[in-house]
Amino acid sequence: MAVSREDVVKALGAVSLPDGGNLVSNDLVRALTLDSSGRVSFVLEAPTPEAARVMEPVRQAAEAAVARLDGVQGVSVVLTAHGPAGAPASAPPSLKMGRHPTPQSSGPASVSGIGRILAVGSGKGGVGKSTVSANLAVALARQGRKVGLLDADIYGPSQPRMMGTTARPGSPDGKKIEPLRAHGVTLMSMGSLLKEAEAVIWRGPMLMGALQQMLGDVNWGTLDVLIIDLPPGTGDVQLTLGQRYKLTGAIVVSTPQDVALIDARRAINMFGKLNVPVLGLIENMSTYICPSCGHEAHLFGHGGVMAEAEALGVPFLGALPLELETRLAGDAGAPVALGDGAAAAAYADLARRLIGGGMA
Ligand SMILES: Nc1ncnc2c1ncn2[C@@H]1O[C@H](COP(=O)(O)OP(=O)(O)OP(=O)(O)O)[C@@H](O)[C@H]1O
Repeated sequence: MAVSREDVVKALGAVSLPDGGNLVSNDLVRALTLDSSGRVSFVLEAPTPEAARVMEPVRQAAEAAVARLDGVQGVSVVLTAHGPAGAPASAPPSLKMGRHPTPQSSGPASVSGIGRILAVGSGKGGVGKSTVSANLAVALARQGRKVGLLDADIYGPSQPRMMGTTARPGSPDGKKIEPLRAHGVTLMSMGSLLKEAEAVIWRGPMLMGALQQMLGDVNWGTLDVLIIDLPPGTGDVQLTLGQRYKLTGAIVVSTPQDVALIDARRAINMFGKLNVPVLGLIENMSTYICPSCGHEAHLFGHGGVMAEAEALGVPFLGALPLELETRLAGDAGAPVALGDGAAAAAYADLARRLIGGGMA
């Protein structure tokens, strides 16, 4: 029989700590993953480096307790500690990810130093939400705004590739995470601190903790606007963000096909329920102009997003062409908005409208 997460947590709850309590009651277990072949891995996070030094017997007891469970084929337990002491100066802050959320006194909060937060969402995956986020960030930076870009798409982080920076963020003081810089934009990707396998089991409370860290523990500096590239759909990240943080607004990206529009409508409803103003809809992959003959084609239909925006009573922010240059620029890590072609002009126009409206 396959082992369940609950079985593992129960077994860890039976592992006592020298000072009383157990691994679960004292909240020391992080990043618990179970794979389909019965391999279990997790991190034990001691409160201090000193505590970690005397916890090796506890780590062994945890490993043995889980190994005894029916269906477990292997166990890997890593012991780590909060805080900077003993860590090398540029240690990556990965294991701090997974911190549990701290309670919030009341209502959605602003983030100190960050003037506005714009969430870029989509109902459906693959419609170009990350492409729009990266290009809009670059276009706003080109117009002199101080821009941050947070890749919160933990299931498919693409900003490091699109922005051309794969460096791992560091934490010289072990407290604040130093973001990356690319094309005039301050950049941080939640996914770059998570192993892919971990991301899929992250649920509400863990995501909430991770988001809190991304907004509170990253050294963003002073920003006019932070753009958040959301995962597709209407899941935990969107809910957490909308409930806990004051968002200036959300931009929803869709392609013109009906299937994408149905999902976009869902995303708009969700933002409405969260009281996040929907600043508008963007039609991506709108028209395709053949570079050889100039013929204009509408591969995914045309005009559907504008009609949908009208029907829903939200602004239509513009149509972006489907073009090879956009895809190649994204893959090459130099967003098309850095150039001076048609797409760059469309992004510049969008950036101008947002700045003009006080949204960015
Ligand atoms: N206007 C466009 N023209 C050509 N290619 C595009 C355009 N917009 C996006 N793409 C390409 O489509 C692919 C998917 O885009 P992107 O990753 O931005 O979508 P997404 O909605 O963020 O996807 P996911 O939900 O999977 O993260 C990428 O290869 C990107 O380069």
